[in-house]
Amino acid sequence: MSAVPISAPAGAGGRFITFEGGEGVGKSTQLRRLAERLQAAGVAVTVTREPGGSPRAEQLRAFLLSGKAKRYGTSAETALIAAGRADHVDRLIRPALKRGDWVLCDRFIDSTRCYQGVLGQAPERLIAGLERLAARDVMPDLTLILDAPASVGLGRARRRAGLDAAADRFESEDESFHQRLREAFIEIARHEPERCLLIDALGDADAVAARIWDGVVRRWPELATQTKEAAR
Ligand SMILES: Nc1ncnc2c1ncn2[C@@H]1O[C@H](COP(=O)(O)OP(=O)(O)O)[C@@H](O)[C@H]1O
Ligand SMILES: Cc1cn([C@H]2C[C@H](O)[C@@H](COP(=O)(O)OP(=O)(O)O)O2)c(=O)[nH]c1=O
Repeated sequence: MSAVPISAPAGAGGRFITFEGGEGVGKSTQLRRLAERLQAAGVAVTVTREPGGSPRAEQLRAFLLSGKAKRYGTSAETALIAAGRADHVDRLIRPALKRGDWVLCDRFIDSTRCYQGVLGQAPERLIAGLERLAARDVMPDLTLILDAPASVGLGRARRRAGLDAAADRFESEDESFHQRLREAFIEIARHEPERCLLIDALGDADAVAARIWDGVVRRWPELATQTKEAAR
């Protein structure tokens, strides 16, 4: 399969698409599906994730996901996420976009806005300032916000982890946290309709992938022709 970047305005490089939403809603699954579909259309794709994505940022990921970063307070945790993001953007995302790749990233700035900002109550100025510092000119062209009731994402995440319904990481008293998280993501989609697309994440993975592909092709109609040409 050839990996020729599809037409983009001269000098514009690739496209940057981020996947956002609550835990277990299907982001990683859908990111893989979209990557396959874009590759079938002859697009060069780089897939990545946050926290992490570059070797240095992956080291910070382990610390962040262990929960140890939280002990330093939400502001410090946010600063650490931003440090990882700056490295990820400089070493992986921006160079890939410059090559003309389409970069698909599992979580990015909106996760920080929701988890550390809305839920962690880190000051808005801190969130916004660190976002500009870390991402700079690299803002998503499109953000797919996968949306489903908290119980659905938690159920999927539990099954993925092989845990039963009473297992601890996703215990039921956390459900209000996940509900507020869902609302925070919906709010971002409402405020930034040019960048964000709210995707109904209910139904099987094929149905969700079809909704995402519809949205992506609406944004970049040339992909439809490109797919047909690549299949010939
Ligand atoms: N549409 C879907 N319906 C049912 N299960 C799904 C669906 N999409 C993903 N899954 C499963 O749910 C679990 C969580 O999906 P994943 O893509 O890892 O979510 P996330 O990246 O949002 O945490 C995985 O076991 C995955 O196979
Ligand atoms: C990118 C990012 C992630 N996170 C959190 C969200 C998730 O709980 C965790 C990433 O874990 P991960 O396992 O990648 O996510 P998921 O459960 O959706 O598959 O990090 C933040 O708190 N802030 C951020 O800026």
